[in-house]
Amino acid sequence: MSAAVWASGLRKRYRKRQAVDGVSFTVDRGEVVGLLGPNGAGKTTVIKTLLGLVRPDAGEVMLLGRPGTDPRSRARVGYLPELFRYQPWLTAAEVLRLHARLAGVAPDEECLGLVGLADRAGDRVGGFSKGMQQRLGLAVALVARPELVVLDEPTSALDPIGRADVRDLLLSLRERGVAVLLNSHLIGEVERVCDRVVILDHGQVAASGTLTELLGEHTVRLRLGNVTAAAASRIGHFTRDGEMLVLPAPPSVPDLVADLVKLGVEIHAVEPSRVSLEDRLLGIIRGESA
Ligand SMILES: Nc1ncnc2c1ncn2[C@@H]1O[C@H](COP(=O)(O)OP(=O)(O)OP(=O)(O)O)[C@@H](O)[C@H]1O
Repeated sequence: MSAAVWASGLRKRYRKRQAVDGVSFTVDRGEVVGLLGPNGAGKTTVIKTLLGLVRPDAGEVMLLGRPGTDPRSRARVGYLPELFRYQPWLTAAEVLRLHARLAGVAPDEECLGLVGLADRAGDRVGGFSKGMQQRLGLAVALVARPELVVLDEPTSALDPIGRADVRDLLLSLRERGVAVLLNSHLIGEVERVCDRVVILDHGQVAASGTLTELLGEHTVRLRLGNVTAAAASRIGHFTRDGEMLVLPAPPSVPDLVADLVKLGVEIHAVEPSRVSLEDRLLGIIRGESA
């Protein structure tokens, strides 16, 4: 089956600013892909280009096996914009019916339940809190049973329970084979739900891959006492995190510990760990090598 998103060589310039500078990536069916990067990296511009809301200067987009400009592919895409406002005089159910009608489908009645708004269906949107509006935005993105869902900052206004609900929702979409492209600054969230991430910086793809590919470097954290010069040289290169020494995982942790004990070092703690996505992202943005 064709990829849900296939984007190649996207470029977009606003006057003097090159917002997107040769971006290529794919999202496969049933895959949750996170789009990460600092403010102004070009994430929203890329998303809008995919959806035909911004005309690229160069590049090509295929959605669900058809050119991105084809209305038949767009009808199968759900979108939650970063900034949106629904008609405040409509009720939540009316907003959904309107969007289903625009998409030419019968509304998915379960949508409001999926986002925890079932009991507010008859309330006017004008009286909704920000988080409730964002939940409604998610329901609108899902109302036409899309095969690809593009979510621009879907949880920025949500409380922790709302975020956990969205996580479950994304996982259930993936189970149904729906592809998701997610732009979020909440890195912990991306790390929990995404199969793959694409990191943008200055309009370019700075890194992309599965979490294992990006975070593959395992480290060991040691809390030690009585570290002699000989022990320090056995440990090799390390950084400090409070009282912990952090070093690249050696080929054999037991051998390292045995050697340190022989050298008279007191071992208080040995913890295997992996670089967090947040640290990796910061490293990439600051131009540190992997
Ligand atoms: N309509 C526009 N007119 C002029 N410049 C724009 C426009 N839209 C975006 N830009 C510029 O393009 C660059 C990329 O913006 P974009 O909104 O895509 O970034 P982003 O990664 O989504 O940022 P954020 O995380 O802050 O939402 C920025 O420098 C921005 O100022």
